[in-house]
Amino acid sequence: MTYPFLKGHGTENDFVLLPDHDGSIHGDLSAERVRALCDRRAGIGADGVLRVVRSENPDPAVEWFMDYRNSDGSISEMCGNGVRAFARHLLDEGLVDTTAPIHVDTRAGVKVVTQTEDGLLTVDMGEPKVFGQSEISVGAETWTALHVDMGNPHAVLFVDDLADAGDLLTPPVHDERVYPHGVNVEFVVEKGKRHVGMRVHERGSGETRSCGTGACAVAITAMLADDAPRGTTYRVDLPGGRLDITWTADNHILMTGPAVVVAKGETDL
Ligand SMILES: N[C@H](CCC[C@H](N)C(=O)O)C(=O)O
Repeated sequence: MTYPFLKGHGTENDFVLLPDHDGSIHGDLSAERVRALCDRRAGIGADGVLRVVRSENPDPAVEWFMDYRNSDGSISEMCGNGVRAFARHLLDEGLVDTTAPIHVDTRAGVKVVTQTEDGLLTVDMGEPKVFGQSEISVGAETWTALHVDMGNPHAVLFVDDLADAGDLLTPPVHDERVYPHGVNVEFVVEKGKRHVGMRVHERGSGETRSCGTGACAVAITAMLADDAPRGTTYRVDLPGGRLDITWTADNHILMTGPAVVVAKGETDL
């Protein structure tokens, strides 16, 4: 039996989208099916899966739930690039009012998405949580990283050169007392005033070309290091593109960037 899928990405963090509005197609999506869909040789290939399900949220403005899975089949609370790709799909398919903000329900709460005049999407990522520091190691190198939570966990550290992170073919070593459920690790370099570059090793997906929640965690860390005033916007360059992050006076993080759906089809994976 085949079922519909779409392929989309936000700054080359790519996803298989699975329309499953009433939950009758995939039900409790298995980790095995997610791995098969995300396999870049035997499957469609992606960093993760976004299942598109009607939300049970009592707020009538919140119509859709983004069921995000990492490519290894694990579940994560939140996916920033994924929310933009998800909203782009809803807009493309006429599943939401194209003139109003889009409320996407996630495991980390409702995220509100608005369209910019130049065709980008801005996501209100909510309020970040900033904790302490811990050590992250790659091979013989060890750095001190800041713990930032965007609904999912991040460890952010500065390097002189992004190549210092090595090949990132294996997960950086983290302190399991700090991150008992694993962690997304971001490596950051300064590129100019309010301008940084980053690489990321994602929990459950490995190194990806981009990470929206990671870019938010990176911008927050840089803003704190610079003692930047609230309302400041930082540019974050990722291997897959650019995201602009603003920390508002009322402690919300806004992330702005592109999102596209590049293909649709049927699969029996
Ligand atoms: N790529 C996603 C992050 C996925 C986070 C996931 N790897 C986790 O286990 O938290 C983003 O754009 O925010």
